[in-house]
Amino acid sequence: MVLQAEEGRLTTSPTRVLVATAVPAERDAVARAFPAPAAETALPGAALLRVPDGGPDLLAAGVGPALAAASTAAALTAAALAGAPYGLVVSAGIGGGFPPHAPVGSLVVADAITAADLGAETADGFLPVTDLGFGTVTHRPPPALVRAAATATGARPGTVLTGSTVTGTAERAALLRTRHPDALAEAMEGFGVAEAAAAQGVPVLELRAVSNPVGPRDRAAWRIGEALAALTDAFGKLAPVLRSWNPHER
Ligand SMILES: O=C(O)c1cccc(C(=O)CC[C@H]2O[C@@H](n3cnc4c(=O)[nH]cnc43)[C@H](O)[C@@H]2O)c1
Repeated sequence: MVLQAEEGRLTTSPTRVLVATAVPAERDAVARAFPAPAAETALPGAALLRVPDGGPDLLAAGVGPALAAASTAAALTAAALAGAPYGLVVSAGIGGGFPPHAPVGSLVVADAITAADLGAETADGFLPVTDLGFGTVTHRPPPALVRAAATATGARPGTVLTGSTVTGTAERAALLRTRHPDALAEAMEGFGVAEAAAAQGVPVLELRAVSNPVGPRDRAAWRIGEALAALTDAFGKLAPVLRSWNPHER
């Protein structure tokens, strides 16, 4: 919710929210949480579904951090140039959950969005880019919004890792948890979406519905339908939180 002056009066308007999923199936799962049908709008470099009545704009931003960042940046820039900037970006979709902390079908909301593989491998182990003197490896969503999202949806708050490679072995899963003891989930876009949002000073949230355990590759164990249903349910509960969220409450 944003306070604005209109003809000498102070009025409030809902924060404009952009939800960035990886693929159309995730975007459509979010859209199903809203009663009114969303309408498609083409932008340079991105296509949006607009949920009417102050609902969010939905973007299928692509798989992986690079394409997700590029598409999110295009949508943010288009909105800013049109004079209607977004006040919040939500990275959302399915993800891997670290067992036993985030079981299949459960939800995770990121209190930290961390790039798991952005750095350098050395003889003494992995060094994040920050240790090399560059950039950032973690974005932190507004804590009050994380708490409100967790309360409304039942999502567990914790670190969500972003990687360009899906973990496929127990060894890699254990290594990631050793490096990131608060990690609950892994996905491929959150950090890219967060980098695009941070570049324009827009806060970010990440919500994942767990479709598979992080660990040995086992495609038969994926529960994509269950995770997409959990995503729809979560956005039904999250919508009023987003509508009433005050960006100054950090
Ligand atoms: O082929 C495989 O074994 C495999 C296992 C898990 C996920 C994939 C994907 O290609 C999914 C990519 C897509 O879904 C998100 N996602 C879902 N589960 C995970 C995961 O365990 N680790 C990372 N990403 C995951 C991801 O954000 C992508 O959008 C293939």
